[in-house]
Amino acid sequence: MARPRQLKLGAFLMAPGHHVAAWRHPGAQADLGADFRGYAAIARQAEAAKLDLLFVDDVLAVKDTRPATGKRSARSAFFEPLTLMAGLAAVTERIGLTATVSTTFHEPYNLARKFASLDLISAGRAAWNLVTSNTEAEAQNFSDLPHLRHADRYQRAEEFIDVVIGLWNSFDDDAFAHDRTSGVYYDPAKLHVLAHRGRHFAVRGPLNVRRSPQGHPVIVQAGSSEPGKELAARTAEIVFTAQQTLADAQAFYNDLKSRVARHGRAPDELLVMPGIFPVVGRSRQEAQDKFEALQALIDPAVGIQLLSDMIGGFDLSAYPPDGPVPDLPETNGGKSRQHLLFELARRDGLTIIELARRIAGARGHWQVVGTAQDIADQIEERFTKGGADGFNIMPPTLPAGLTDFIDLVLPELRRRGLFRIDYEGATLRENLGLPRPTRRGTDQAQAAE
Ligand SMILES: Cc1cc2nc3c(=O)[nH]c(=O)nc-3n(C[C@H](O)[C@H](O)[C@H](O)COP(=O)(O)O)c2cc1C
Repeated sequence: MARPRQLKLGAFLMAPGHHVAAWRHPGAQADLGADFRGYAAIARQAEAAKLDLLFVDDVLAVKDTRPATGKRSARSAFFEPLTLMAGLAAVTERIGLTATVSTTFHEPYNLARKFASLDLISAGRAAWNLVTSNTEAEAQNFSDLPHLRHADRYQRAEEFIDVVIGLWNSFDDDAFAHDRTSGVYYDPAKLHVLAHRGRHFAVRGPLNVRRSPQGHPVIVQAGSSEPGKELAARTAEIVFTAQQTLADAQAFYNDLKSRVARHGRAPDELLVMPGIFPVVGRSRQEAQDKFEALQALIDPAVGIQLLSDMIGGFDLSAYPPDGPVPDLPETNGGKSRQHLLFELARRDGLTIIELARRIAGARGHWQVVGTAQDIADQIEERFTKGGADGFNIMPPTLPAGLTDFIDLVLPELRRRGLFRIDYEGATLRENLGLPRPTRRGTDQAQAAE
């Protein structure tokens, strides 16, 4: 019998909370970015709540790229995602482990190997959020060349992911015999040489890591530009996205599902999980008070610094904060978020400091402040009206903001039959309802020597 369609929910862990001033709030652990035990406690809490996955983002640089009066948000230093997820694999059993790694600053072979290892270590719970990286600050940590152009980054990523999937398919699932009698450890006919030669990479293979119980890691993408959506439609199984309104969410959802079909894939092979920044109270007033308490902690210079980074790396501190958001050229950064922020400023006639305060928590994602019923109502509407297959929860503070969602909103979603009581399976794919991939990608007929 088909499973009832239920929400897929991830916990987007940005230490010590998504709000730019979270670290100054008593509900946040200010040094979480350097405390594995703090992350482990949060991971176990999320797993006990039966959430689908944990997700950590990544930028290959100190995120606050401009010192602002010596005050910073807490995004200056944080764990490398794959390393963190390998540690969390050892303290959890069922929750998915999603790490962000950039195709622009890695090579396919070692990235395929690390994720395949995480997938085996976690018994089939790994997921890779593929990004191409948006900032010059990152490019400067790898060479003195300028950052690749946006279109070139995605062209490289298209080839990169095909090589990684081809490498993940090096050994067939039943390649290993471990036959002590005959002395045959694995069947060489079930080991495949990739022999990839392309514009960006020449990778012979095979990969020296086996497939996992879920085949290979789940592929996640968060692009929203034309090349970003095409890459996602061809290869991704989860897409993260920032959508302000139900109409925007429906348009993005329909666009992506139609693109998936054009790539010969079934629409339910790709789950659309927009971000939600929930501020939950036992009353609307309590929720509003919680939000205002966070907003009151925003240092204007830090808020404008975050906006500068999000709007494409322009230094808005050079403009009057009470003045309009200036017309700025399209940058080589992420296209869709810059566009979303300009639209928001124009639509609501926001000054620089007003826009900075507006995005200080959710950074352009969907922000909902209210009771558990209010938030569940809005989640249910987007889920049932074709705006999402699930959501990436962005707790304002960690751990308190996640605790609020788990203790207050999840029971309301379960009461409505919208979220699981227990995990359906052992692997991330089983719990997401995604097919276990058979071997695909380029491979050579002959076995490896
Ligand atoms: C939920 C979410 C998480 C993201 N995490 C990262 C990240 O960790 N690192 C990164 O470089 N970009 C991240 N991005 C940015 C995307 O990779 C992408 O660059 C951005 O959405 C703009 O789309 P475009 O690249 O197609 O222009 C994230 C985007 C979203 C919506």
